[in-house]
Amino acid sequence: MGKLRLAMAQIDSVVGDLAGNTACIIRHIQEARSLGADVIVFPELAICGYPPEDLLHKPRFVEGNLHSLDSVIKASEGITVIVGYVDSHNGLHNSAAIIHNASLIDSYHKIFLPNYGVFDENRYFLPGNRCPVYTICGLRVGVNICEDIWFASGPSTAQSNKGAELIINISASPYHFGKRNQREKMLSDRARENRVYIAYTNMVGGQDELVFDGASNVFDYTGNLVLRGKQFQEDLLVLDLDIPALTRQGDMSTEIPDSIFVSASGLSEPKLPFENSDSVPLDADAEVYQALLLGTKDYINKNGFKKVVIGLSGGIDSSLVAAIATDALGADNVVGVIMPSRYSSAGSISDSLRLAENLGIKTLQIPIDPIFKSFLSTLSEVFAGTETDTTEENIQARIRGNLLMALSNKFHWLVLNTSNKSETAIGYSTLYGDMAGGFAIIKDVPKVLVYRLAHNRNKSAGFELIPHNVLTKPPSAELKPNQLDTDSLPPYELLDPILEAYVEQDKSIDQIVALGFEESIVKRVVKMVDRSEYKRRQAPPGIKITPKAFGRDRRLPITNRYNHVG
Ligand SMILES: Nc1ncnc2c1ncn2[C@@H]1O[C@H](COP(=O)(O)OP(=O)(O)OC[C@H]2O[C@@H]([n+]3cccc(C(=O)O)c3)[C@H](O)[C@@H]2O)[C@@H](O)[C@H]1O
Ligand SMILES: Nc1ncnc2c1ncn2[C@@H]1O[C@H](COP(=O)(O)OP(=O)(O)OP(=O)(O)O)[C@@H](O)[C@H]1O
Ligand SMILES: NC(=O)CC[C@H](N)C(=O)O
Repeated sequence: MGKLRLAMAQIDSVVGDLAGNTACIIRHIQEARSLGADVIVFPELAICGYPPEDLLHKPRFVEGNLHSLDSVIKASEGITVIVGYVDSHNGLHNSAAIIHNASLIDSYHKIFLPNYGVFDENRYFLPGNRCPVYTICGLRVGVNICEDIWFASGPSTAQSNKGAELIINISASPYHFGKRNQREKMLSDRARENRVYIAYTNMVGGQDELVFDGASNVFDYTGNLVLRGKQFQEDLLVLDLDIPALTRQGDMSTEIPDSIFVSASGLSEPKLPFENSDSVPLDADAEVYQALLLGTKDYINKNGFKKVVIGLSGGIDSSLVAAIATDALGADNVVGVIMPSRYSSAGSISDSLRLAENLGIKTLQIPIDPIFKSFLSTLSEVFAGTETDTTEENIQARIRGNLLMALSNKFHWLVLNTSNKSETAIGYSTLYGDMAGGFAIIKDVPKVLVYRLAHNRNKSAGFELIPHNVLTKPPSAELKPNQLDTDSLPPYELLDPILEAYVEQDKSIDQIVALGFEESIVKRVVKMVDRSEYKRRQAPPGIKITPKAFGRDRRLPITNRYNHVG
């Protein structure tokens, strides 16, 4: 007997980067071996990245992932490795390879395939139907994959009923507001119900709309948290488990059904103590901010960009986007463009300049009035006899979008879009104008939370990094004289909870009214949301931070005669 030293590698696998992910996995195996680990665990689909989506329809991609698995197997001498990959025997399976001493011992197939929200695993995978228990270093171990552990009477229970003392779950569990708490509560329940240790290894990193937050963890059989990994960063956790103390049934010679022998004992060298990272979790808003940083950094870097460009209006949205981009990429990689028009307030320029100075980012000033004049005169004959309306407002937003895209084309700067969730919900933005851009980093952040994040950022800076004026001026598109957002919209404090009820909780108008909101306002908001589906389909992708984000999470028909407003 003795101790099993378990290493949990919370890595950032890049979707499709089979060679890079394999190299990263092998590097971690070598490190774990040098630390005396008996077992090292990697996240779900660590070899190909998660979610690989329709890459899985390409046979060459699946074969490549199997070749990568071979390289991992060869690199696994003297250690047990548990790693996520795609198995292609008898159809595609989301799988965990159980490798020992350079041999593939078994392949566990994920049984519960998530097929809701952002997940559509039924599109690609067949479910598994086996729940074996492995004997590793004399310890009985159940292995399962992400969604498998979310069910009270799922594979974890089957495995502990067969005598498992430790459940190793490999995950790619994306972040949203409150998810870590929900996940840890579930894992604690699962450990306590089954009187089993749980070691949960999560993916970390940004992948398009998703951010995997890491925060891998270990729970003991009473449901107490033993260890938590870093949030929003790669980490290697190392833990010594005392086998005799864990052996609930004592007699390890008892034959159990569906049991697969992996190893009798671990490495025999003496093991130096290992210092794991601090496990204090971030508070809820700080988690959101870190998710936005990581989502931004990874989208920009993984897509081969270095610099970003942002239209700075002196408003709260563009200011927060600039702050996040600067924190994520460094001041040298962020350019702010100030594009005043005849309707811009004086503060629009001075507040933007102050913000840029505080952040240390470069600015360009490109007044748009000459172009706006030219547009108006070009269209004057065609528009003769018509009233001035949103057409002229939108022309200004489109001039700005055009200029930002010109800078993007010329200098290879990615345009960061600044739309928040509230305006994305109701379509309060101009198609091909301020909706332009490559990535919309606060697309899933409701306006009230935009303010909170900005205040928090100032608090952590210890000064008004985002200038006071920006935080206190009433929101305005500044596209016509004296325009305020509240001319067209309910105040955000009222709008945001209605949107949350309608968009995220799918409540009906009656149910929202019953929450205490005025019926006419609720109906107006619902109508605006329904009518702007076409805009959202054309909007850039952005980072999911709420339980239900626009995009993969919420799919509604554009052509839609269902009328629940009238
Ligand atoms: N179902 C459908 N499928 C496809 N396309 C559809 C469509 N319905 C309309 N359209 C098209 O969309 C056009 C209307 O959309 P769009 O051109 O965007 O214009 P629209 O939505 O009419 O106006 C934009 C609104 O956003 C406000 N805004 C703009 C910019 C910034 C801010 C801010 O505060 O940040 C606010 C602005 O004040 C105005 O109220 C129609 O002319 C039509 O071509
Ligand atoms: N004068 C301007 N100079 C540069 N960019 C601008 C200007 N006006 C608008 N934009 C761009 O268009 C986006 C949308 O404008 P909008 O006024 O809604 O945003 P905001 O000023 O950041 O926030 P708020 O809605 O709180 O005013 C801005 O975030 C900015 O990227
Ligand atoms: N990859 C998965 O199976 C993820 C599903 C799971 N419920 C989660 O988000 O954590």
